[in-house]
Amino acid sequence: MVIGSGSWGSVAAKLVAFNTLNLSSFHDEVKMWVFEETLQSGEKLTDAINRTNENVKYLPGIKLGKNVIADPDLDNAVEDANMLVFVTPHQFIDNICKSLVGKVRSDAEAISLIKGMEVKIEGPCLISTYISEQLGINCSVLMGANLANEIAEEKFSEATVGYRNNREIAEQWVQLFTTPYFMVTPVQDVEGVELCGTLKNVVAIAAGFVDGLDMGNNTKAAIIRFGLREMREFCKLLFSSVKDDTFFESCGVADVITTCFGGRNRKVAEAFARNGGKRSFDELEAEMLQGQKLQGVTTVREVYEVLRHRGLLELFPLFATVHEICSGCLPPSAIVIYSEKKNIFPV
Ligand SMILES: NC(=O)c1ccc[n+]([C@@H]2O[C@H](COP(=O)([O-])OP(=O)(O)OC[C@H]3O[C@@H](n4cnc5c(N)ncnc54)[C@H](O)[C@@H]3O)[C@@H](O)[C@H]2O)c1
Ligand SMILES: O=P(O)(O)OC[C@H](O)CO
Repeated sequence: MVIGSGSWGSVAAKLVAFNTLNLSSFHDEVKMWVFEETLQSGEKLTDAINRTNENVKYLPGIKLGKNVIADPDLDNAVEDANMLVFVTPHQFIDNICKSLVGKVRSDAEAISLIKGMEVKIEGPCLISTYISEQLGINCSVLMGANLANEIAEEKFSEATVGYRNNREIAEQWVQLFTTPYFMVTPVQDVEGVELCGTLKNVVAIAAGFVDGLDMGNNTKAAIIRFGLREMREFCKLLFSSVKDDTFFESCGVADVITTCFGGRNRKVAEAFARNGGKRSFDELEAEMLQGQKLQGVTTVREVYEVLRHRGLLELFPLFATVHEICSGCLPPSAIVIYSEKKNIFPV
């Protein structure tokens, strides 16, 4: 079952539904939990999805597969499920997990497609770890260069499954998500894969600022390179086990590229910079994304907190500057001044 029904959540349900119909090792039906809302027409979103087989709000025009059943009742949706796909904006995972405690099967396996992290008083916590700890089940991750609308139209792309130590489980997830237009590779580096997916949203915001300032492609390429370098350092700071090779998988460099050119974080950050930082991200998000949620602004605040707490802000000038711009302490043009401080890590 799929927990979440935004644009990526709906595409995830479509991918999984294609495979559960075609592979005898899975049950046909895919339940998709919907955070219920009432559409302008007065109809409930869940009813509209089940009537049209489309997520008319978050992924209009795309048939999900007849075996996808939308359900607004989370407890009901998880009942008996042994494979749980978590794909909500990361700011909602806390409440969702809390309401699921004691309600999922003890032998269930989870996978998180959520790009973000939790920061608690005791330090940063990956979403997969949070799900595992709250629900007492194993949790893998799936990340990659995956703009939902392109995969919805069945344009070829790749993704990376990050797993801890059970290769068999990773293979099951690969089977469940792979289609002729979606190629999935397993990598035994859950922290590296998940942190790549999380941190690339910060780089996307920096890229959006550069676009909003009409700085051009060379500047954006420089920002991407600095961003990747800070991503790698931050990953290794939190988990020394993170592998360099992970950055060359879809979850690494490929996701940074796609998100810096085609993602929502980039798009809204461009508008923020064009407005000279005078309109807030919240306001622009509500106006431009019609209910879809940005992850990058929250993530960079969380990253900033981790670095400030450890006295390491100086070593991460791109991440620090992005947060200071987002929070109104610096103007968008500061993203360029940042480049003067760039040679922090040995190349
Ligand atoms: N959209 C993409 O292209 C894409 C691709 C890869 C990964 N992701 C990641 O997938 C995750 C989910 O993103 P998405 O694009 O599917 O969502 P979205 O931004 O398209 O939609 C927002 C979703 O949040 C739900 N919501 C609103 N308030 C809520 C609440 N209080 N509690 C629970 N849910 C609530 C809405 O109903 C909607 O389903 C994010 O972490 C995102 O970074 C997205
Ligand atoms: O639209 P964004 O910025 O949330 O990015 C979407 C995906 O994460 C790209 O892989």
